Amino acid sequence: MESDATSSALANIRFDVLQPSPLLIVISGPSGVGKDAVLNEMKARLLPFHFVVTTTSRKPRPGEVEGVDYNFVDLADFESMIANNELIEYALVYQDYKGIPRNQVTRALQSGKDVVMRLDVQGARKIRDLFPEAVLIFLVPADAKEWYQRLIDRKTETPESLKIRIETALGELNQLDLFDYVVVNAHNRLQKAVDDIEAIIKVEHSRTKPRKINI
Ligand SMILES: Nc1nc2c(ncn2[C@@H]2O[C@H](COP(=O)(O)OP(=O)(O)O)[C@@H](O)[C@H]2O)c(=O)[nH]1
Ligand SMILES: Nc1ncnc2c1ncn2[C@@H]1O[C@H](COP(=O)(O)OP(=O)(O)O)[C@@H](O)[C@H]1O
Repeated sequence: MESDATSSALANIRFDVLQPSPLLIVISGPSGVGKDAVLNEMKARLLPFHFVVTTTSRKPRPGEVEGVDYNFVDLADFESMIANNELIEYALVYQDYKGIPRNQVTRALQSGKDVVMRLDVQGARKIRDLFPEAVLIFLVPADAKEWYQRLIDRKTETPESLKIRIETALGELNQLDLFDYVVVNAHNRLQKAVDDIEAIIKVEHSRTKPRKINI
């Protein structure tokens, strides 16, 4: 049984120093690298994150689900969302509008959940400007050949849209310094890529200077 002096000293020692706050996590990278596949695997693992469903004027691809992959709207509706300042960020991505609904992200962060969004590199740059404390992760394939094959095998691109995506990727790779982490999503190694992302998020919650997102 400790003495009174010891117990009063112990009463002043507070080890509850870890004050994690919800992270804003951006997963970015060139078209076809596996951002959607990574997010789907994270969802399949029932990780306690809010996955932002962004809004697009692009037409749904076969298999894409409204409210899951995107909120699909027509161009006029997207333009009124811009006019009504409903989007934290928006961009013309491969000739289609894409944007992040402000209220969805605000609500998610206020709920205390880590918020995950997948954006193209220009979107990641805007999030960096708006929220310097966001965690930006750049996904890469093992090599260009594997990446090109993945885009082809996905069967979602016309020759023109494929050309746009390849031209865009070069410029995106030159912006790597914008990101905090690079994760390799190698052929048939999706599980490892998601393990790496989980590890990054875990470590980010152990920082002595937590990343505070002011939204
Ligand atoms: N800037 C920005 N990019 C977005 C948003 N939503 C999705 N994206 C990105 O837009 C790009 C185009 O997406 P998509 O049309 O599905 O083509 P994919 O990348 O070839 O699958 C992808 O890099 C997405 O991560 C958004 O709200 N803002
Ligand atoms: N690690 C991987 N190994 C093999 N194929 C993959 C891997 N990750 C993703 N893919 C496939 O590559 C294609 C592009 O992935 P997708 O998630 O659509 O990329 P993005 O969302 O970055 O455009 C899809 O057909 C997907 O199933």
